Amino acid sequence: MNKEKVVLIGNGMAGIRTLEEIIKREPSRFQFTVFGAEPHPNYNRILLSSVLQGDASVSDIVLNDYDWYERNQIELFTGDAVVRVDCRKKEVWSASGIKRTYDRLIFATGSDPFMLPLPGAEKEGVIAFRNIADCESMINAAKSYQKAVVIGAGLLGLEAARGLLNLKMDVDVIHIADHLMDRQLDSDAGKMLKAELEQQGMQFHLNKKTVKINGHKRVKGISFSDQTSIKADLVVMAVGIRPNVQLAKQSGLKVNQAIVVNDYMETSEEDVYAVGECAEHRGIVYGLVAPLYEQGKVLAEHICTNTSNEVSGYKGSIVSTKLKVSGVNVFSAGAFRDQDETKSIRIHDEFAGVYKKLVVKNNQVVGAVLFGDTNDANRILSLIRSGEDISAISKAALFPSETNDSSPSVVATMADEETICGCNGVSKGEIVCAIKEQGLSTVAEIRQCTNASRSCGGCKPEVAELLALTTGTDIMAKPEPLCGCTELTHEAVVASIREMGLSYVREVISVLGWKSEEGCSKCRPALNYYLGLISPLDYTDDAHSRFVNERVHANIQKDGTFSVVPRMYGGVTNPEQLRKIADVAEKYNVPLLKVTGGQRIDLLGVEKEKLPNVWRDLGMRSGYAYGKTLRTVKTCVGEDFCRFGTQDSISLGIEIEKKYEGLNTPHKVKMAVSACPRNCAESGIKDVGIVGVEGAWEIYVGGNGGVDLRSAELLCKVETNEEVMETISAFLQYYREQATYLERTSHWIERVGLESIKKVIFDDSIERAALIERMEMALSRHKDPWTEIVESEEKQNQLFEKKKIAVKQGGGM
Ligand SMILES: Cc1cc2nc3c(=O)[nH]c(=O)nc-3n(C[C@H](O)[C@H](O)[C@H](O)COP(=O)(O)OP(=O)(O)OC[C@H]3O[C@@H](n4cnc5c(N)ncnc54)[C@H](O)[C@@H]3O)c2cc1C
Ligand SMILES: NC(=O)c1ccc[n+]([C@@H]2O[C@H](COP(=O)([O-])OP(=O)(O)OC[C@H]3O[C@@H](n4cnc5c(N)ncnc54)[C@H](O)[C@@H]3O)[C@@H](O)[C@H]2O)c1
Ligand code: SF4
Ligand code: FES
Repeated sequence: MNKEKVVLIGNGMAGIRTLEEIIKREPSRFQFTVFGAEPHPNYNRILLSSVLQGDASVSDIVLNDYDWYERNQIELFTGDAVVRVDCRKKEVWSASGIKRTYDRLIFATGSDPFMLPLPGAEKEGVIAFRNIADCESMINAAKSYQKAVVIGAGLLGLEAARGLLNLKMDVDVIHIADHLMDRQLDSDAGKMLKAELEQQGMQFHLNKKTVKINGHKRVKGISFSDQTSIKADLVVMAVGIRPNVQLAKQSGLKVNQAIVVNDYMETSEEDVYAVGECAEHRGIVYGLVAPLYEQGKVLAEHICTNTSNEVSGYKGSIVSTKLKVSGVNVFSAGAFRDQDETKSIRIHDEFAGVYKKLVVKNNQVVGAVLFGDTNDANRILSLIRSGEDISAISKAALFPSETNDSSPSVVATMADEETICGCNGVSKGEIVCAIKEQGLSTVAEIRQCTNASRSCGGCKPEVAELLALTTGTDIMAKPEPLCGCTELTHEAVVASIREMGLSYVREVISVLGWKSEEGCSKCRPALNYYLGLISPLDYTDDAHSRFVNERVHANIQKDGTFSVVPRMYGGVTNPEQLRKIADVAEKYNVPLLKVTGGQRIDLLGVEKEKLPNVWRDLGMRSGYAYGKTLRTVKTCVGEDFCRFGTQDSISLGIEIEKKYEGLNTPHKVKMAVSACPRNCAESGIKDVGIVGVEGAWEIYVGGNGGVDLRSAELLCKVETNEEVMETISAFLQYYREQATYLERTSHWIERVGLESIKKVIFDDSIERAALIERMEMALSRHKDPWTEIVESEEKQNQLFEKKKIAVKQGGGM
């Protein structure tokens, strides 16, 4: 039977949540196609603030990785916006010319940041804060510039300002109103917030209207209507958002401020729906995820049930917000402004820095502002939502955290129907039920099962507390399981594989009772690694359990093309290799040739289907620039050419690279050999770094030159190249066997301590010999992947032919 075709325009938070909700109800009824204008899989936009503030990396905030799309047979086009829709013919076209027909079409195009139309707004260094690219621009600007100006002291502007402070910039915040967060706070709370943020280092300019951006090519400053001006090397505009409705308008949909929808998210056109920030429901456009997720749920139910009678429909939401700046507790909900017909209950303790206000209308709480202590936020939100008559409720019961000294646990006193996770609308009762019925024992499992804590993450402490209360355990003491599919830790899984002689990924999943039959993108690569480690001679690598880069043996780039990095042992090349590379670059129109930090040449921008031919023409071995394996062995010129060299670093580097290339390791491994302590090959920041000293080699381990910069530690000093090779074998094999999958040597050494490693690889000669033997066994299986692929038509068809269901563009897993 032909599946119903659902096309989604917008690969963002609301759209993809809607697909998740549909798949939960009807896993195989629909064939989905997703177009996303951004070159990324679906990510958590909310946590861009955490990325900017240095608390998360871009890869941490991916909500659905490429494997999720593949697993659910979702055709994904990233970096490819839909530019035309014909609602009559039920067709959509993308910018790159792709056409799809649909049975149902969902608009989830979100919003664009509002850029003040000021003279000079087009200058370099004037940006918004909406996506990964903006976040990266700010992080890069902070490396070269000092003075940042944020225009707009709303939620976004203040979170951006905190991030820029963390990036060590001087931050001025320009605000048009007389108090901060005027759309969320009253003036008392706004003033308290200002004082707190000034203490953190922000400088505020209130009641200021920006009229001009100054500078030539790049911004140099901004001028105000009162004839004053300030300097700026970077200007971030955070003055609100505008629904992205251009395409909808062109397609003939009814649009006011946003795409007009009814209670079932139906637009004015048949079988066309809208969710998220691009939708206007009963005259309201929302800009926070909680209402958007509610809309997604309603739309999923509507699409799955086919009849509106069975679905209650979306009735609108009462929104609440919290500012995500550490050290500041601010909460705002509902109609928080004082009106003629409202009265308020306030607590204002200037000594303690606490302010609480409940706005009451007809004996019902309709809005609230909390500053300094937001413990009562969930309770107050429940009161607003339920519309309960509060005339009989005492003040103590309205603000329990004010009076209840003996029971600090707000979570314990919450009623079951009260919401713990505002973003995802998950109540205390639902979480308790999931913990009990499904035997959940970590916050990660609760997140996977209920979505609680999956968005802003602000409710994590409450979820953790509720877990502890429900299970009666100290969850902090409980070791983290391998992933949400199991309660077993990495160590327990490895022990079971060994004891039970398990030999392939599906067998582990089934025998060890995984909660998901398929496993997930976290456990499958780990199991594949552990199985290969335990049975190096018998195990057949499971390509489907590898990250996308390792599966296609190339590094996927931001624009969906791939990079090709051939091996150059020890960073040494010759005219023949260079000629081949040049010929290939010309023949395939490679847009960029780049010398890498690992001393080899990167051919960037190669299309996926061209990869086998490129490698065939190169005839060189894979540089594994994409794998959890040995990447490079960087070398300095050494004794033959350098007047300081005391050793032959190049020969040793080449010998090491030839021996360990292709070895599967828990994470990538980088090495270097320098022929004297001047360390030109940067041996001090490598996983294994060798340094020549008079008549000997020093071996350093656990260095890292990336985000977590760490100096390598001295492991030992040896005299001969043979001893270097033996020591590397013992060290690397011990790392392979003891570290958990995706643990770098630096983190592993920090966790277990270098002395404990030395004890095994130096003090226990039997264990050292056994480690070296097991390393030899593992190395004996290695074959160059590209040599195999160019010889096998079947592999080429499997991996590189243009497929209908394909991840079209984007980077990483
Ligand atoms: C830094 C930051 C922090 C935030 N913090 C919070 C918070 O703490 N709490 C909260 O509730 N909310 C927060 N938000 C708001 C929240 O992220 C948004 O409300 C939410 O992401 C909106 O979801 P959406 O799917 O409607 O839009 P989006 O997530 O913006 O997704 C829309 C997607 O559609 C794509 N698109 C647009 N047009 C086309 C086209 N023609 N073809 C294909 N694709 C297209 C866009 O590129 C975009 O990727 C924050 C936002 C930002 C920027
Ligand atoms: N923690 C959170 O919940 C969070 C965090 C970030 C973003 N967001 C969401 O992202 C969206 C964008 O956030 P936002 O802060 O840009 O929107 P916003 O509308 O909440 O705030 C914009 C602020 O800019 C001010 N402003 C307007 N024009 C100005 C001007 N010319 N000069 C100086 N100030 C001016 C306004 O007074 C307002 O306070 C919103 O939907 C917001 O809810 C939420
Ligand atoms: S590390 Fe020493 S030997 Fe090697 S290039 Fe630098 S100075 Fe010369
Ligand atoms: S409150 Fe935002 S994730 Fe739970």
